[in-house]
Amino acid sequence: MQTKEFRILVINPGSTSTKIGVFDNERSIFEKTIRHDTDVIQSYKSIIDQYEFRKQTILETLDQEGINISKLSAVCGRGGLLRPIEGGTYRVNEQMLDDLRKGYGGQHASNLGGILAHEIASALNIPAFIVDPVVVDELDPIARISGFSLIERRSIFHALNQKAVARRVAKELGKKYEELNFIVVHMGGGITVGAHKQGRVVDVNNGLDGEGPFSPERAGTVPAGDLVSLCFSGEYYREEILKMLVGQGGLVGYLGTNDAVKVEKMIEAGDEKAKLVYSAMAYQVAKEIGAASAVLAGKVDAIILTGGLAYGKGFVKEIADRVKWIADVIVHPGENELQALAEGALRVLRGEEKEKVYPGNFSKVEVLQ
Ligand SMILES: Nc1ncnc2c1ncn2[C@@H]1O[C@H](COP(=O)(O)OP(=O)(O)O)[C@@H](O)[C@H]1O
Ligand SMILES: CCCC(=O)OP(=O)(O)O
Repeated sequence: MQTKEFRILVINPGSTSTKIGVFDNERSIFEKTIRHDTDVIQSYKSIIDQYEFRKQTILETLDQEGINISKLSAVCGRGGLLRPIEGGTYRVNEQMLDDLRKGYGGQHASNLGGILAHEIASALNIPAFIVDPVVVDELDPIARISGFSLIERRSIFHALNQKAVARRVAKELGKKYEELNFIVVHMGGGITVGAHKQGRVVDVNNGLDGEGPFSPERAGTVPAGDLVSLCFSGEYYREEILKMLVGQGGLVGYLGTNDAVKVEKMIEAGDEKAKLVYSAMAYQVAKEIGAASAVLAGKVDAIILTGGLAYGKGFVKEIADRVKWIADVIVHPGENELQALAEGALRVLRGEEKEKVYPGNFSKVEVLQ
């Protein structure tokens, strides 16, 4: 029997680019990273104001490629800073659109994913979905306790790619994702280290503006008392401090670039500071992996390294040398987010999985008074 063919448009808005793809079932027939001029992006007051510009750019690109959007079965976008929800494929609804427009959990380009998917899909009378947004929250209650009763730990991470890569590795191992324990490390602009316990990410660092290893452009965890002193030194505005933590933290703060390839060239040219800082980033990633292995009580089937930094052989070796005693280290460089979006939509279109309704009956344990 011939399987039904679904054509899906997927949209992944990033801070400097919009990645789009068209898939016939699992097969990619077109993918493009549309790079946006920094001046153009910065000319908009807020993320949401970029909506019309990004939509037109997507539609023009599809038109230039000769892709007839009337043949689409669904549109699927990367989900943004919504209310905390469990992983899965969600149908875009009014409540979700409202939260994305407001930036319920903050501002990140991924907030545009669901909105763009909805606008394009509704004109064609087809469904719009998001899959595994950055706010997927499957934290165990114990992981929410920060140690400071006014602040609760939050789950903000590369859920889409972490879950997609974990599913892929499980398949390679001939098992189901839900049968295995993994530590998945996404190393891109931000770095997140997730403890995946039988299909649930029970602990992970907030990779956006919270904690964890420093990354190409984010500071990660910093000494709290010193940060408080800096905030009240009278030298900086709030926005300046936030920018130094996210965007201008990490490699950017120390070395003036978020490009690890450039850092490797600096090291090759004998730059000792670059060598120390790059090694420190690997060291902090390894420490976070060690912490995740304790979360999983040492029962770790594999450590998976993914994201752009996983292309750096020396960087990967430094991490692996420190953690390979815990479990095998499997490297899947880059990210597969477009494919993951298409597969998430397909699972629902084929009836293999039920679409979830936002915000669902998410019941995290409140630890705040
Ligand atoms: N071949 C490579 N070797 C080392 N680092 C790389 C390589 N390719 C990309 N990177 C680095 O990966 C980082 C970006 O990762 P990526 O996953 O594309 O980020 P994001 O999607 O979060 O913007 C950058 O620091 C980039 O320099
Ligand atoms: C950690 C939330 C998602 C995120 O930071 O994505 P980027 O690294 O692509 O900015």
